[in-house]
Amino acid sequence: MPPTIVFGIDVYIMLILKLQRITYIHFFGLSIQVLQIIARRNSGLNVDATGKVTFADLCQTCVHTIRTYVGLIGSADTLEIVASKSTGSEPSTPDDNINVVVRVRPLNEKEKRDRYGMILQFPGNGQIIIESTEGSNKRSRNQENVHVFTYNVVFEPGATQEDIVDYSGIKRIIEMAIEGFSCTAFCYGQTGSGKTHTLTGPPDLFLGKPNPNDPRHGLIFRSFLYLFQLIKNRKDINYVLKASFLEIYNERVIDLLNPGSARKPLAVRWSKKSGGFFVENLFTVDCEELDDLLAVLEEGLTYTTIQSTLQTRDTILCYPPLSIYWNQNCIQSSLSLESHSQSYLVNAFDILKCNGMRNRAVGSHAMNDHSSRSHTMLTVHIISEQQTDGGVFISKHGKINFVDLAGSELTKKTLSEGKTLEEANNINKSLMVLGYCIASLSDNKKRFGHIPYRDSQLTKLLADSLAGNGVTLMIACVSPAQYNHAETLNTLRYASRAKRIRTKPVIMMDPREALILSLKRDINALLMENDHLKAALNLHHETLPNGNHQNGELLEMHLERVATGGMAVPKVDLERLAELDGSELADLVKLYMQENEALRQENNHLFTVRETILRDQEIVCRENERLLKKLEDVNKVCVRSPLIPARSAITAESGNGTAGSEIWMNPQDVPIHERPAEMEGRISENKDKRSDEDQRKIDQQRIAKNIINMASSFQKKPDEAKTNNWENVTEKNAPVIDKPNTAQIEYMPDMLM
Ligand SMILES: Nc1ncnc2c1ncn2[C@@H]1O[C@H](COP(=O)(O)OP(=O)(O)OP(=O)(O)O)[C@@H](O)[C@H]1O
Repeated sequence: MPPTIVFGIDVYIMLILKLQRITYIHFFGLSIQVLQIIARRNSGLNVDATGKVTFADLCQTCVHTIRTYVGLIGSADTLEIVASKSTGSEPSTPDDNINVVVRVRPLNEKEKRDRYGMILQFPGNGQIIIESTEGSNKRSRNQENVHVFTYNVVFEPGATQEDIVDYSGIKRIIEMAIEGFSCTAFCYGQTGSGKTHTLTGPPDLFLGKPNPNDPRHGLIFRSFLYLFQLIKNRKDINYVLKASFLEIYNERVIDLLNPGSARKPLAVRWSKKSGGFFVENLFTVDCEELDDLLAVLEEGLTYTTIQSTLQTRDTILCYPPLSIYWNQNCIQSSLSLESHSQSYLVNAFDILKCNGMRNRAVGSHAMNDHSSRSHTMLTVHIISEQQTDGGVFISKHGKINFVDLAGSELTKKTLSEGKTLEEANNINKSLMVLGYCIASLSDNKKRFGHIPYRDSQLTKLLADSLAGNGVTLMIACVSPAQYNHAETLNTLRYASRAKRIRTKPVIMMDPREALILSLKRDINALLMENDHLKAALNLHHETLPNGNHQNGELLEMHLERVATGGMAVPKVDLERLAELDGSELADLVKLYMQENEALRQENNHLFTVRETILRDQEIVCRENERLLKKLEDVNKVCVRSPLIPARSAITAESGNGTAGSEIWMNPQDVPIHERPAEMEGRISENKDKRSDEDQRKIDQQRIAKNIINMASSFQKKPDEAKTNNWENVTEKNAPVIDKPNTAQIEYMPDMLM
């Protein structure tokens, strides 16, 4: 394997060492020879009486090596600020659930030495222009060679760590996390683009006790400070903070605060209750003080280093005359230590527990190696408890995830092979799935279709942030150097797509408390409805002496009224029927039956009256006919008298047809012998016909009787009516007033004949 130089991996040692001797050292563009010299100078490791070497010493040596190197050729601090300090455009608006900002790192020493040009321009207003590689050549620029992207904020190379916190929108996100929202800040970008720098700052920051005023502190540290500042100001709310730290390495979820989980990766499961994915058995640490949170950050990063190194390397370090290597077969918990011809076994957890574990230099040494091969997620859970005006305690469960994604490309420029290639493939796969999810979510047509969150552990854990109830900050880190054009353009496109995603943030509350709140709201609504119903029933003044009345008592009052005064039955809200007990319901049913019966009786009575009226009408009609006939006779007599001139009383062309006659005659009264022949067989006549006089008397008597009957029936009380002609009317035979008996009505004209 030829000496290889890995670019863009910050203070970050990727030592690929063979047993016994240093063969290859890959370190941030430094030549092999220089590193070999440095390593030899610092090879004096302490070996104790038993022949064991403490891991702290070993790490210290590496740190020393790095520091020496950094001292020789410069550090992150000395990186030249290429562009003037600018924080780009306007701060994020509260409407954006996914707030996308871009951070452009400065050209590093190597890039400047190799005279790589800048391909990015910053016209302001959150815009960034990327030229193609040909753009800077003599060939004329055309539209296709230039891409313009717009984001919430663009941080130019001169932007400080403080600018990121002040203008990226992270403060708003922390405030929302405290309010109970699920929030995420994640860094995306190619290897060496400044993700780790943005999130945690340069690796030597945590050497010894970190200085809180160090301007190089990254986003996580500053967010912790802001979080505690906010919490201190809210004395009325009780906050509980818990933190967890995990990494996703080769699609395995490892708890960085619980080394044992390396043996058995944690499962990511779906929770029906919360409607999201969660990591089973993930260790969470209560954090009362800022120091506790910082300890979690430090511990996680440190362990990330070791864990990753142990898993990814057969040999993790080799310093003549000692070498420590990872025994793939037996080690979940041990290291094999070789010193010349001797081998020693060291328990990995002893190593983890030793004092040197908190040595940041060790963490940073391997962290960079790790960070390019795994995704890390530090989560701070913020549980708040507040008493509302109504005295109810409400607790909300917000959280904020800080996600450092692995570099978005590896194989092309790192010449990955073997295990490194496998890691790179896994990283690329998960980032590809993430990219696919982002693309689908940002497409209005696809966003409601299938989103392949389940295709990678990373997307499962980010699902909530991208499409669920969360609020997300994406920091796209890019390099301005010409030779990174393709990766930078890719990252900008990725970020641009993410900007189009819309989520629906909701406050996460304890389900029981949410239920109590909603029940309280229901009770208020019901009380209002109750008042409204009382008003509708005119019962609001019907209070009991003590001012209280209950449903049952109100109902009794209604029943009484109905029984005594025949008042209308109260209208009961169907939805509230369930609130009545059995006896009240029985009373109500009885009440409705009584009302039914009364209505039926009234119905029958009205029907009878109508029948009587029709019969009387018939009698009156007959009487009318008779009178007409009489009038006709009188007219005949008058016509015959020479003294009285004949005058037509009624003109009727349809009279008897006699020419010249102006007297109207009822054709039916024409004597049979005088009737036209066509009437024969169509009219039958009553042969026992009474005399007109007799008939008139009978009719008069009948009319008088009917009138008396009608008058008396209207005076009858309902109770008396029961005993009369319709007392036997039952539900079955009761006539229905809405459907008159048509047979009877049709019969009427026949009676008139
Ligand atoms: N804005 C910046 N200002 C100064 N130095 C920076 C900046 N961004 C990155 N760097 C330096 O660039 C180098 C690479 O950065 P960093 O390690 O953060 O990249 P990364 O994206 O995390 O890479 P990887 O994916 O490989 O972990 C580091 O030395 C870092 O200090």
